[in-house]
Formats: sequence, structure tokens, C-alpha cells
Amino acid sequence: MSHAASPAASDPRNRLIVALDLPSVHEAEAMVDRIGDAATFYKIGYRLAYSGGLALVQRLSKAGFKVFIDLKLHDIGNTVEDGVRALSDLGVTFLTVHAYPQTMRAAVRGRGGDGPTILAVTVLTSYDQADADEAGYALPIADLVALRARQAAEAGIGGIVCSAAEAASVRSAIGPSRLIVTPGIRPAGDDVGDQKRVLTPAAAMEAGIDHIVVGRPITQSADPRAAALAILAEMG
Ligand SMILES: O=C(O)c1cc(=O)[nH]c(=O)n1[C@@H]1O[C@H](COP(=O)(O)O)[C@@H](O)[C@H]1O
Repeated sequence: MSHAASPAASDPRNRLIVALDLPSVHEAEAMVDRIGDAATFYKIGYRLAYSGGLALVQRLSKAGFKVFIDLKLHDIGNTVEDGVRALSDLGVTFLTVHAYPQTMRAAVRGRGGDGPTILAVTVLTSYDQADADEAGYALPIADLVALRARQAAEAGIGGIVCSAAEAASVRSAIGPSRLIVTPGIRPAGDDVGDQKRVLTPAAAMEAGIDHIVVGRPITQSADPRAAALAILAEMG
């Protein structure tokens, strides 16, 4: 595997997280090599984690990449606390839990003093209002995201996952020092797939987010490196 570049603080590569949602560790490693120095931060989710991807987390970290482990934990408090404690030993930068108050408090306990930054997933970007209604939530999505962001800050969570469309209300709920991380990003004209609350890379940056998460627009492109470079150019 190639080694990660060390971008300057102002370099947009620090703010682009590429979702490695690929079928196997072998294909994920080949993708990292194809993208080369156009990315320095990768996300590993269910698909890879459940097929040998935890070893890849360690290889990526060793090669100098930042890693976001996205398992969206949500269970009874004791199980979440223990799970976060175990994941904290992997040396990742970010890990995710769902933004339920009991879950978030347990995750903060499991993280201890020097673990990874815990990100709380508010309302999935594949949900529109009809999906939230169907799931039994009485609130408009914007209000539910803001409520969960406030609860995350109260629980001591380090960052929020939401749509960039909600960045302003989330920022006022969490203050300047916690992070806003936004999937549901599509360059203008790209296929949105199952995403519903979508913004372009440029619009997300203007909205004041800290990191964007981009998967298929890069990994399913005929030229993943060129796709990543185009997104970086749009991010400024
Ligand atoms: O937690 C996440 O990363 C996440 C939260 C969310 O609300 N929406 C969302 O799409 N994601 C993840 O972000 C990535 C987006 O991938 P693409 O839609 O292919 O760009 C996927 O790996 C999702 O699992």
C-alpha cells in the first residue's frame, strides 16, 4: 500500500473523507492505491469491517492515513460503552454512534480521556420527511437534527454527522469547537443514488462544515483519482 501524504493544515485533503464501501479488503487496498495522494482520510463501514476490514484499519493507520470507523453503534449503554472502549484501541480518528442520549453518554464513558473523536449520527442523509414520519418521529427533520445536536453537545460528543443542509442550526447548537461531518455529498449532476438530503462539495464548504464524506462519486468513477481531485478543486 502507498503511504499517505502529509497535507498542510489549509489543504482540502484534510477535509475530504473517502468512504471505502467496497466488497473486499483487497479491492479497498487497490482503490487506495488508485486514488494515491488525492486522499489522506478514509472511512471504513459495515461492508469492509465485517469482511476483514479491521486489519485494514491498522494497515491504513500505519501507512499514515487517517481512518474513520463507521459502525454507528446503538445498543444498551453497557454494550455501547464496552464496544467503544474496544474500538478505541484501533487508533482511529473518528468513530460513529447513533445520536440517542443514552447511547451517546455511554460512548463518551467508553472513550475515556484520549480515545478517538466520537461522531453522533443525527438523522441519516438517506431520510426525507416521509422516511422520518414512517419511523415514528413526530418532529420535522430539521428540528430533530437540531435536538440531537444539542443532546450530543450535552453528552460531551466530539462531532455531529448530518446533512450539510442543516449545518447552520447544528453549528449554533454545538458551538465552534465540535465538528460537523457531512455525507450526502454529490458534485452537480452526479447520480444521488439513495441519498435524499444532498448538497454539492462547494455548497457544503460554504455552509461551514469541517469534513465531507464522499463514497460512490469517487469509488464508482471510471477514474477515482480524477474524481477525488475534482472534488478537492471544488472544495477550494
Ligand atoms: O455515518 C455516515 O458516514 C453516514 C451517515 C449518513 O447520514 N449518511 C451517510 O451516507 N453516511 C455514510 O456516508 C457514506 C456516503 O456514501 P456515498 O453516498 O456513496 O457518497 C456511506 O458510507 C454512508 O454509510
